[in-house]
This record gives sequence, C-alpha cells and structure tokens, in this order.
Amino acid sequence: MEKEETLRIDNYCFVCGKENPKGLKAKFISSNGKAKAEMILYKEYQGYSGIIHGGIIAALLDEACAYAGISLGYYTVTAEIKIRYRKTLKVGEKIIIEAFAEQIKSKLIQAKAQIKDSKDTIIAEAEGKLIIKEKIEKS
Ligand SMILES: CCCCCCCCCCCCCCCC(=O)SCCNC(=O)CCNC(=O)[C@H](O)C(C)(C)COP(=O)(O)OP(=O)(O)OC[C@H]1O[C@@H](n2cnc3c(N)ncnc32)[C@H](O)[C@@H]1OP(=O)(O)O
Repeated sequence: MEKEETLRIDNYCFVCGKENPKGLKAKFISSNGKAKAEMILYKEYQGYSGIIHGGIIAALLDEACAYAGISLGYYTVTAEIKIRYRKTLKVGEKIIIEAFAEQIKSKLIQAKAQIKDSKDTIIAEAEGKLIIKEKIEKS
C-alpha cells in the first residue's frame, strides 16, 4: 500500500504564507477551534471593477475554516465547502474573518466561517467539512 503524504507547512500558503510574494498574507490568530483575521483587500483581487473576486473570498473562508480546525490539534484538508455570498465586497474595505470548528466524527471536523465588514454586516459565510489527515505533534 502507498504511504500517505504528510502535510507540510513552508510559509508559501497562498492565503497566509509570509514568504509568498503573490499571496494575500492574511494573519490569522487561532485557538480552541476558533480563528480570526482582519485585513483589507485591494484592486489586485477584484473581478468586476471595484468588487473583490468571489474566488478570493472563498479562499479566505476556506483558510479560516482550516485555521479553526488546525487549532483543534489536527492537520486537515477541505473535503467540501459551501459559500453564501450575501453582499459585494468593495475594494479597500476593512474586513473581519472569523471561523469556528468542531470535531463531529473521528475524521470529520465541521467548520463555519464568516466575513463581516467594519459595520458588522455579513459579506459572505461558509460551511466546510474538513477531513483530519494527521495529529499535530507538539515540538
Ligand atoms: C502548528 C500550527 C500551525 C498553524 C499554521 C497553519 C498554516 C496553515 C496552512 C493552511 C493551509 C490550509 C489550506 C486550506 C485547505 C485546503 O486547501 S486543503 C486542499 C484542498 N482539499 C483537498 O485537496 C482534498 C482532496 N480530497 C481528498 O484528499 C479526499 O477526497 C478526502 C477529502 C481526504 C476524502 O477522502 P476519502 O478517501 O473519500 O475519505 P476517507 O479517508 O476514506 O474517509 C475519511 C472519513 O471522512 C469521511 N468523509 C470524506 N469526505 C466527506 C465529506 N465530503 N463529507 C462527510 N464526510 C466525509 C468519510 O466518510 C470517512 O468517514 P468514516 O468512515 O471514517 O467515519
């Protein structure tokens, strides 16, 4: 049987990687199944003029779910994610991204994430299913 590949972190994640010059460089803080980040997205990430691309919003929601899951002590991969886009996100607007995750089966973590603007309006929300690949060994 083929050995499963180990998940590695090398700071080049498109969403959070500090070393990735083309990434979004989101800074998440996370613990106990919760994750949070604040940021502003600029014109480089738009689709229609002045409006942030939905794929970028999806990537941020997915990442928030992953951070919330990782904070439970496991490296996971996203098996499914459902996104609801409620309002357009304008270029240059400050956003708050938050997620919550809980383990509901031996290999399954369910996560929910939201992006809000500075007036607390929900811009987009997501529900994700994350599959546990390995336990994070404390060094
Ligand atoms: C130390 C701190 C560091 C902090 C610093 C962090 C740095 C942070 C870098 C972050 C980075 C993030 C990155 C973003 C997250 C990605 O982008 S991950 C990449 C995108 N996702 C993928 O590539 C996943 C690709 N898909 C797969 O690998 C496989 O299809 C899956 C999802 C593992 C499922 O494989 P499978 O063989 O179907 O599942 P299998 O292993 O047989 O089943 C496992 C269990 O899960 C269940 N399951 C599988 N799929 C589903 C589903 N869709 N719904 C419900 N249950 C399911 C199965 O039923 C099974 O359950 P049990 O029977 O055990 O009860």
